[in-house]
Amino acid sequence: MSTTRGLEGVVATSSSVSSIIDDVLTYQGYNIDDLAENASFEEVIYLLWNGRLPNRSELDEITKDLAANMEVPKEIFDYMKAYPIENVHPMAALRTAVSQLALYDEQAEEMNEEVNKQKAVRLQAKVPAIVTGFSRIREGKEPVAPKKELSFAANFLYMLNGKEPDETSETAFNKALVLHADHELNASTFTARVCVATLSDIYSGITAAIGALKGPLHGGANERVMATLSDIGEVENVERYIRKALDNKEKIMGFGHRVYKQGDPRAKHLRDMSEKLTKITGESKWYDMSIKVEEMVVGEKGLLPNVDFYSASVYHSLGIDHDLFTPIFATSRVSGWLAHILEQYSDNRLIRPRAEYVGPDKQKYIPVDER
Ligand SMILES: CC(=O)SCCNC(=O)CCNC(=O)[C@H](O)C(C)(C)COP(=O)(O)OP(=O)(O)OC[C@H]1O[C@@H](n2cnc3c(N)ncnc32)[C@H](O)[C@@H]1OP(=O)(O)O
Ligand SMILES: O=C([O-])CC(=O)C(=O)O
Repeated sequence: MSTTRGLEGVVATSSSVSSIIDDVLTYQGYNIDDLAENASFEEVIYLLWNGRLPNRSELDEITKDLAANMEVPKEIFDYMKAYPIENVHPMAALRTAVSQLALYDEQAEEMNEEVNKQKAVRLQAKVPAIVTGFSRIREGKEPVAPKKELSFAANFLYMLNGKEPDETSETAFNKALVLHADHELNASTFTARVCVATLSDIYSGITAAIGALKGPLHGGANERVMATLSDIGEVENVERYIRKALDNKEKIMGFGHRVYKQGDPRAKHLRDMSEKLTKITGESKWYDMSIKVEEMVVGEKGLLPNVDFYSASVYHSLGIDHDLFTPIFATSRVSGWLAHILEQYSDNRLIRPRAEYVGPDKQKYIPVDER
């Protein structure tokens, strides 16, 4: 038996949800650049789950369904109020609350295609309400109920801030959601598929995926990018800071990717958004620092920015707390996880690879008092 560390390059399943071929990302065959410029997040959700873009009435229906299902059982917010809140990372709160959602869904254990699709709508709709509700509760405020007439992107910002976003913020946030929605067999999606391939339920699959996304080598990197930029502080400190980090063999968060070698196609959209938004807020130093970090990391290591790098200054410019960056990633990526879970159920086989044994051999049991 031979192993491939980290399963690099191993093709572990087939999927029609999204593809990365020659560094080009597509969702169901649509180039990410095209979707980022033109699509609403609701259209992308429909696309990922149904394999085609919706017509007008289908789009109206899914938009209405999502907005109508956003409210979260009050008990879940009551639990949050009892958390030792200053020690709780919002990703831990999200992971816990999504698991709890199953307790309040009478169909949690039902397993058929129609019911699974309905549960997918409920989960997709409730994740933003959980993320924003937690954010408000820890500030000593009440969660804000969603408005049925708002888009998914606008509702997130509305539930977070208690006021409707301006058009620029809504458009930027929608684009970020579109860009993060799916990404072939990334670690959290693989986790979700492994979980439900045992024929466990959707809530278990999404809870497991949130746990995988949380780590700093995956979705957790966006929060760390902002920590790096905040540590650097000013453009003139970039060179010294990055050189020292590289000399110490530290990883620069937001750079590198297991699959992309010529660059992540999503990064340019987020870079443009970062430039635009930081100008509007009058804090272009975040963009200027990011550009300088990129120049250095490309120059010194040949590593290119991934989706997490410029999303940090984008979310910061939208006034969002830094530890909510990864939950926002989850708010989008749950659409991809759900698409992959539905695909896995539709043609399921248990996922159970092998391990090459490298431990000791021919051991003999010795009673405890003789050891
Ligand atoms: C949404 C997402 O999940 S995108 C990824 C988000 N994660 C990050 O941004 C964290 C920083 N990046 C990384 O840790 C990596 O590039 C990963 C995890 C994304 C990809 O990892 P892998 O394909 O396993 O590459 P691996 O970690 O083995 O790195 C290969 C080499 O490049 C170096 N390297 C990779 N990324 C970086 C980085 N960001 N900064 C500095 N060096 C790096 C490694 O130190 C290693 O060097 P070595 O061969 O001298 O030991
Ligand atoms: O694909 C990966 O390895 C990481 C990921 O989720 C992404 O880049 O969106």
